[in-house]
Amino acid sequence: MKKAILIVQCSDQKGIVAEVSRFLYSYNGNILEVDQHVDVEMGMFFMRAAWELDSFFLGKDEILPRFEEEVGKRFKMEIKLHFDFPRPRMAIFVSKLSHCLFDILGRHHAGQLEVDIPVVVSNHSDLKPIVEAFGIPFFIIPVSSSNKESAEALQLQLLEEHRVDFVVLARYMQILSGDFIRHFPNRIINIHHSFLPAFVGARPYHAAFERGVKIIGATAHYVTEELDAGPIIEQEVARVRHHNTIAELVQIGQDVEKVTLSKAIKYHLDRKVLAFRNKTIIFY
Ligand SMILES: Nc1nc2c(c(=O)[nH]1)N[C@@H](CN(C=O)c1ccc(C(=O)N[C@@H](CCC(=O)O)C(=O)O)cc1)CN2
Repeated sequence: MKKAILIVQCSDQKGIVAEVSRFLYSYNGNILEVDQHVDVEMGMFFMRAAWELDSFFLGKDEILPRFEEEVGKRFKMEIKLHFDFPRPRMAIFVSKLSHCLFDILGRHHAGQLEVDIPVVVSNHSDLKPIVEAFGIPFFIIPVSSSNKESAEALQLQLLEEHRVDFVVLARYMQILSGDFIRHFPNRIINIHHSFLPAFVGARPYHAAFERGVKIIGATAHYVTEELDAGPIIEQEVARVRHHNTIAELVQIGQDVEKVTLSKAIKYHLDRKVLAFRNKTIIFY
């Protein structure tokens, strides 16, 4: 079944849900999913609706202009319209750690992620055998402080050639430039191995161990120019004890990273994430 997904935001006012529903019903739309949120403090309304396309009276290209004309203009809406076909194309960036990569590839192999993975990009060769065993092209682009601009140019060229829709940083340990990020606004997902905003930057497990925390966590977020400061998509935590070694903290934490990242990817693929003023609304 083919599905359309509408995400709107506007100033909060009465009648929005009714008018969106009326629009879809008037063109024979069968609503499959609907969720909304009102930020009372900001006076903002947010809504996501998904409906069957098969029997819908409007063609793909007619929906947005017709909705804009009949509903959007009246409420001064910001409108995003998506479809669940063709399958999105996701690139994975890795460095040397394999746990998140293995988890994504395993879930993908098991059919849990409705996405195509045309390419994996790395600044090291370590994970090439793993990726190629899954039949996915692996490109090595070494990155250093002196070649970052040219390396990113090559990365962007690869992503364009492979028609990539979004990028997942699966423990990719290079800071991306603002120019790179501007090619994929709110379309680069990073997994940070701490419960942000605690322990930003490199080596958060070691910082947490030194601090003697009782809970560690992981945070999946959209990447912005400021390090580990982008809109948070998902977070998970796990308890640790005084007797845990740093190696045990890392092992416990890496399991949390995998679950957190895969949930964030799923929300993104389902078009259930709306980033707004550096926070996110995760629709059900
Ligand atoms: N612009 C952004 N780039 C990246 C982000 C981000 O939020 N904004 N997240 C990181 C991931 N990360 C922590 O989760 C992280 C990665 C790398 C570093 C870092 O200091 N890298 C050094 C090089 C280290 C090395 O060569 O091994 C650097 O890039 O100079 C800190 C945090 C991914 N990118």
